[in-house]
Amino acid sequence: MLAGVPGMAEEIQEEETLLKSPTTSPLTYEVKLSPGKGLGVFAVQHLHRGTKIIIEAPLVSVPVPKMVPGQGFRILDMISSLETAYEVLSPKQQEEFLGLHDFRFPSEQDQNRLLTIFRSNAYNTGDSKVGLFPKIARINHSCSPNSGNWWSEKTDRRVIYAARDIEKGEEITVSYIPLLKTTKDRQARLEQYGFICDCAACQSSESDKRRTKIWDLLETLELKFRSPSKKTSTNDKRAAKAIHLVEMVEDEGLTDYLARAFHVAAVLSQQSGQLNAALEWAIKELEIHQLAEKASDEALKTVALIESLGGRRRP
Ligand SMILES: C[S@@+](CC[C@H](N)C(=O)[O-])C[C@H]1O[C@@H](n2cnc3c(N)ncnc32)[C@H](O)[C@@H]1O
Repeated sequence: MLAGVPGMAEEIQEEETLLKSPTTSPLTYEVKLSPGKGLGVFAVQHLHRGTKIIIEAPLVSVPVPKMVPGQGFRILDMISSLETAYEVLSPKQQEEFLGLHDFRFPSEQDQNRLLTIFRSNAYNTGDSKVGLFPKIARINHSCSPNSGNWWSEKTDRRVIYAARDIEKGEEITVSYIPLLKTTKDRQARLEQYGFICDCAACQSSESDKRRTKIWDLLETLELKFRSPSKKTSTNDKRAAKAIHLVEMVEDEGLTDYLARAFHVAAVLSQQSGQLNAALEWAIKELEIHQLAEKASDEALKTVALIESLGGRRRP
């Protein structure tokens, strides 16, 4: 599929080289104090949507421990693998590790420091591992983040990219948690980081209602993928609801969920026989995936959808 598109293999190769490069240039960000949040990461110039802000390999990466039924995994089970990973770091890298933010609950004053630092800063590194990225770890959370946060399986790098245009001087934010929850539920998830989020979404009951509606609609419409109705009118209604879903996600500024909403609109438009509309939605979905990585599995699946709809789109 890739070989057939002139120039595409080179573009993908170029991006892989960029993702593997140790720094991002030209300089896009600086680290400085963010009032009430400790350090934060700020744009030093206007960043266009899609700009790769930080590309980073993990300093350490350890396996996720076995799941405990009803509890997920227990962070305490990571102590020995963390200590082993820490010991093989150079003194400079150890210093980098220990310099990261360390949130601990009052009851944890004697807790192993590697563990509490890790819990305060870690991101996943694939499906079965979790890691520390010292540069990315300086990025603070928002429930309406301006940046996307992507693990590239192909290059073993985490990529932070502008999910919308970001003004010079604006703080770069990502989300630490799933965002289609009410403020109360989000705050509960953020407890492990020791702060109460006061972003605009956390101040708005309208936002809570909309996020709950978006979640319900997403779940309901995705369930329809496997069972298109025999009635045209039902399929048409579902396609109309999908467009409403996209509008709500856009109004809420939830860039993390745009690709998913566009995908729902593409599939349900296809099921209602609106192939041109389906193609347009699928192209929008591809554009979002490609902000993170041109030839990610998600992007390639969407290229296949576009082709099945009779479109031609470069992966
Ligand atoms: C991964 S670190 C982020 C960088 C951190 N501010 C620092 O100084 O290194 C996570 C910590 O940053 C702070 N933080 C992140 N987002 C915040 C927010 N929206 N409001 C207040 N504090 C926040 C909390 O202390 C949290 O435990």
